[in-house]
Amino acid sequence: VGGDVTATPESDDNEYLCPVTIGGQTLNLDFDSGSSDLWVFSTSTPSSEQQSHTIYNPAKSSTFKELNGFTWQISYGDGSGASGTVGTDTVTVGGLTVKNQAVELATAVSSEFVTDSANNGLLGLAWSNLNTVEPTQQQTFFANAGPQLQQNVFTADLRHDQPGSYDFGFIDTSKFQGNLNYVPVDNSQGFWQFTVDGYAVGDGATGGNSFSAIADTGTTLLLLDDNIVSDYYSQISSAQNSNSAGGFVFDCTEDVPDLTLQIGDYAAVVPGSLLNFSQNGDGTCFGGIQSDGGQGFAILGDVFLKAQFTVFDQGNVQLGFAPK
Ligand SMILES: N[C@H]1[C@H](O)[C@@H](Sc2ccccc2)[C@@H]2OC[C@H]1O2
Repeated sequence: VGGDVTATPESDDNEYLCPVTIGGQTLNLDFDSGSSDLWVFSTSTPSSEQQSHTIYNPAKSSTFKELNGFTWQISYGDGSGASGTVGTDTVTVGGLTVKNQAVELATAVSSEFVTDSANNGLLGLAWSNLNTVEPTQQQTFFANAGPQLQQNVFTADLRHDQPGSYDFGFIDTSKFQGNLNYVPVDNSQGFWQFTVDGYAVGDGATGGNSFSAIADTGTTLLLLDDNIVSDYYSQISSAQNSNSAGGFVFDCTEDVPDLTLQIGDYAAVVPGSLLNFSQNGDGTCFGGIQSDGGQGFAILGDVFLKAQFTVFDQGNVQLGFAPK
């Protein structure tokens, strides 16, 4: 048994949304390998915050069960957050069904979610030790699905400005070139965390110290250590760190170099075309590489994941990468 679901980019590839059916009701959710709560806008969300969102109504689901007294509260890396109550229901993603999946109903969401009308909640795909439900931590959809999967994996094939896909339970070899390159994962902090062994800017030599990184489908950009960020932008003459833009920008006419991350024997190339992320509207462009804020590990978000086919291997606690 497996599942294949389309991942559709919002404008500027800011996030990727996938249809999820909960108790017979379908909502578009943001699949997030950087967190472990499945939460939705619902009839419990204040009407002032519901705005034009699609909401889940547990009263209309014949399979919904309240987990009485259970609560959740989550804060995300970008400062956003949400909280609420908990129940269980039957959840289907791309034909793969999990019964009695914890579904977290938002009774409060931060402004970032209120104004993001296409995003009706998150489906967490990190490790279940990050789940925030109290008094009893809940399992992710992927953890619950694991035993019924042919292979205990999910794969991400995100694309620039066009639909991609997440597959659960199988590896579609038509979606990548060559062989998969596997790297061990340290899941002790609940993330898909691994070691990057060096980097290269453009066709420069590979160097730098090894560093820790997480694969995060819910982060838009490629967030790296400040030293690497400075090294990269030193190759773009007009680059500057703009407070008003919120990060490094450069003239849109510039030739933007590739970035290669050395992961074991695998040279993961992120093409310059993906590193010229978006237009600011004043002739400058916003870079796909930005600072990780010094939090001790790099965040390889969608800008990186668009350039790779990625296998999140829950069974062997490893990540696999291949070019597309
Ligand atoms: N793992 C990521 C998560 O999915 C998003 S939550 C989110 C917030 C607003 C809009 C859309 C999604 C947030 O940014 C980085 C990190 O936290």
